[in-house]
Amino acid sequence: MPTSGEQQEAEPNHPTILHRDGSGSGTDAGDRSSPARQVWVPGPSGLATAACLKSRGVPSLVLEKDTCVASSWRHRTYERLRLHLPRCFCELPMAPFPAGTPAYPIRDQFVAYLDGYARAFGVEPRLGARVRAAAYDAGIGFWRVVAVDEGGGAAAEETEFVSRWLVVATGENAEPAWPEGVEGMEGYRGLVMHTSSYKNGDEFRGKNVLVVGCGNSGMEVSLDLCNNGARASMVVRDKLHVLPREILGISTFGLSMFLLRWLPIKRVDSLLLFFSRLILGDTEKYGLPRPKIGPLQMKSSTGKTPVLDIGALRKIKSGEIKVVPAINRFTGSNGVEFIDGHREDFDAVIFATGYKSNVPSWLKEEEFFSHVDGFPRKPFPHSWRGKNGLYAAGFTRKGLMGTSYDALRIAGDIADQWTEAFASPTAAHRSSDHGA
Ligand SMILES: Cc1cc2nc3c(=O)[nH]c(=O)nc-3n(C[C@H](O)[C@H](O)[C@H](O)COP(=O)(O)OP(=O)(O)OC[C@H]3O[C@@H](n4cnc5c(N)ncnc54)[C@H](O)[C@@H]3O)c2cc1C
Ligand SMILES: NC(=O)C1=CN([C@@H]2O[C@H](COP(=O)(O)OP(=O)(O)OC[C@H]3O[C@@H](n4cnc5c(N)ncnc54)[C@H](OP(=O)(O)O)[C@@H]3O)[C@@H](O)[C@H]2O)C=CC1
Ligand SMILES: O=C(O)C(=O)Cc1c[nH]c2ccccc12
Repeated sequence: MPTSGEQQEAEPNHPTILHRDGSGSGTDAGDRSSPARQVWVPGPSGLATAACLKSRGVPSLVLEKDTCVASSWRHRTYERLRLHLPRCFCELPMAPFPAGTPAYPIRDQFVAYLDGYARAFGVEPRLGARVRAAAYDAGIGFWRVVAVDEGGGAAAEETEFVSRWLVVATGENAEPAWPEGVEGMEGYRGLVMHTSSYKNGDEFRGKNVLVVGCGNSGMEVSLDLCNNGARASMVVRDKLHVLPREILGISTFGLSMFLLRWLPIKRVDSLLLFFSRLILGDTEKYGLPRPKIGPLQMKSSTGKTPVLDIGALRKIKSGEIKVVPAINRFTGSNGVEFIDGHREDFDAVIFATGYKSNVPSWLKEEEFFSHVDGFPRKPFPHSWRGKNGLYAAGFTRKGLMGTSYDALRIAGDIADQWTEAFASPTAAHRSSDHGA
């Protein structure tokens, strides 16, 4: 490894790497006539993009802040999680799930699939490299990406990567979202956690637990708590769509995709709601009123994912999961007061309040990515490509299917530029300077 403050020799299959110490004494890439030309990427979206690039003959470097691939799935999901879409909608490009994988893979199977994917395509991310900043340097026409090496050493070293293309694949769910400014929360003495840290119900057995939020995480964690002997109350502060995971033996998601080929989204929504009512009954009766706008229209216009029910609704109907309204304030050391005035003590509060993108915290660019929500400003199918070699993989609000779409398009687009660049005599000359 190069020492701090020194410039590393450009390697063949890597972007130009400039090391610098914490004081920021980075070397100036402008001094080099380097044609540094690769991409930077990290989870399923980063792996898929890197694999697609490789299959097109384009090398890349993947930066990952954690110490393993698929870290969101390994570390920020609960033990009994299953994919809620059938496996055919969760496959990454060029790699079907192994034979024998169930229709809805469990978490460990998905993690093993991602590990195998990285191995099969030879994607070896630089682990423990947290991107702190990235900005386009118009003077040299390259992206400068600064990563903190979080290898555990006392003094964190910074490395600057210079690359022609930058693929942002840090995910729609990069950071837990917590509600702000809830009165009295600082005085609460029970256990407080976010669903991203929830592993199983062991520590909650016999406890009174408040789950705040009723998306797929809130529903599934409430169900898991219930199945493990805890008493769960779930905050529902707004209208929501709950759909059965399957309709007439077909996955609701698969059926929706099929119907959307023939029918407008409004008609598909009407059909979904018709079948949901038949299968689940009137959810409003159980404190879960439906929005006026249909589930797929809602997903496409706001990004809000409908709940695909895997059993929580039955527990809500039976009263084992109690539906409660929004929190007004925390009171005393364990109390919570709700907006309807009722008050109750809880041993623990689990926030199932969703996630947010972390892009605004490190990407110095505001034309393509919004600094408000950290998503590309333009929705799918225009969310994958920005200017100056900037790309976004996995920001379509369409789950892993969106990831595959992005990875293929991005790799195709970069591969075309790559081929063009290296087909020209000047580029070939420059590339031989750097051993490519
Ligand atoms: C609980 C849960 C279940 C889901 N189930 C499904 C499902 O069944 N089907 C489906 O299609 N979709 C599902 N999704 C949605 C989505 O497909 C997944 O979140 C998927 O993991 C997204 O992949 P990603 O690579 O875009 O993001 P992530 O998996 O979050 O990967 C992003 C990676 O970037 C790293 N990173 C972040 N910031 C930095 C930084 N600054 N520097 C370096 N590295 C960084 C992270 O450590 C992480 O490893 C689910 C989401 C959640 C939260
Ligand atoms: N098995 C699987 O595959 C699973 C998949 N997922 C996926 O992971 C992603 C994230 O899901 P999830 O973690 O549920 O996040 P979501 O963003 O989907 O849901 C967050 C929930 O929290 C509520 N909320 C937010 N702030 C507050 C507040 N201050 N008070 C009360 N309620 C609040 C929201 O309500 P409101 O609508 O009123 O804002 C919403 O119900 C989704 O795409 C989901 O589909 C999640 C779990 C399991
Ligand atoms: O799990 C997710 O968050 C997804 O984004 C998958 C998904 C995309 N579109 C949907 C419509 C209904 C249910 C899940 C999804």
